[in-house]
Amino acid sequence: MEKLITVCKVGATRGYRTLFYDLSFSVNAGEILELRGENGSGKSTLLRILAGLTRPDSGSIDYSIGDSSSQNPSFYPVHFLGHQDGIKAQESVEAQIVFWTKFFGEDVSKVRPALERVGLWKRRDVPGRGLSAGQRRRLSLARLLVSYRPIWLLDEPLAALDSKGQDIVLEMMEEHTQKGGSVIAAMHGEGFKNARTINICAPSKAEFKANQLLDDLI
Ligand SMILES: Nc1ncnc2c1ncn2[C@@H]1O[C@H](COP(=O)(O)OP(=O)(O)OP(=O)(O)O)[C@@H](O)[C@H]1O
Repeated sequence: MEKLITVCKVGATRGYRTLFYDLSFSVNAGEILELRGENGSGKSTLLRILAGLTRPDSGSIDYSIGDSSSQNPSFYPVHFLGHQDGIKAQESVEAQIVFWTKFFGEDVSKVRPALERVGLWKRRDVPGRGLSAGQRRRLSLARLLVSYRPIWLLDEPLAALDSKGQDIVLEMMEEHTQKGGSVIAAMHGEGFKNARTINICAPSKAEFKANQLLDDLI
């Protein structure tokens, strides 16, 4: 099976805390991977590292497709949806998705189907400040639909959504994985069908020291 991402011995420290260390896994085409762990364990940090927004303190990440270091957004292999949705207060729903569509180098004909899919076409003239938390989430989700990226990095994608909104995400994820894409999602609560799970947790002191000694020897 085709590997889309290979994560090798990745570690992250924030302040004096090691969030995770020596984390290795790979994600195949068509696969959903859930990142689980308690609040503050480092799930969002790992997603941001995978998105190329911050560097790991150790280890490496290899994408087998696209070019994550490219300045050209059309070569970038991932979509990242974080907690902060990047929605502009003054701009209309439609203008914001038109912006992203052009930014990704896609045709604006993709805007209407994407907004219809997330249930926001009828609210296309509403400015960002007039959206509820769930509607803001739906607007962020529309970004996934206007440009194909094989890897979706989603931080709690079901948060703030009503049951209809959650169904839309589940359908989008199913279609995406059927096309050979993959999803890595930070999750609390009920998970996705057929997903693989990785628990993010800090190493014990003994584990950390043993790993460091091994690294020094190699
Ligand atoms: N820029 C930063 N500077 C210092 N500490 C940070 C920074 N970003 C995150 N942290 C700390 O890193 C830890 C992990 O944060 P992160 O947001 O990755 O956790 P999480 O597992 O996603 O949590 P949650 O389940 O609450 O969303 C937290 O203790 C947080 O305070």
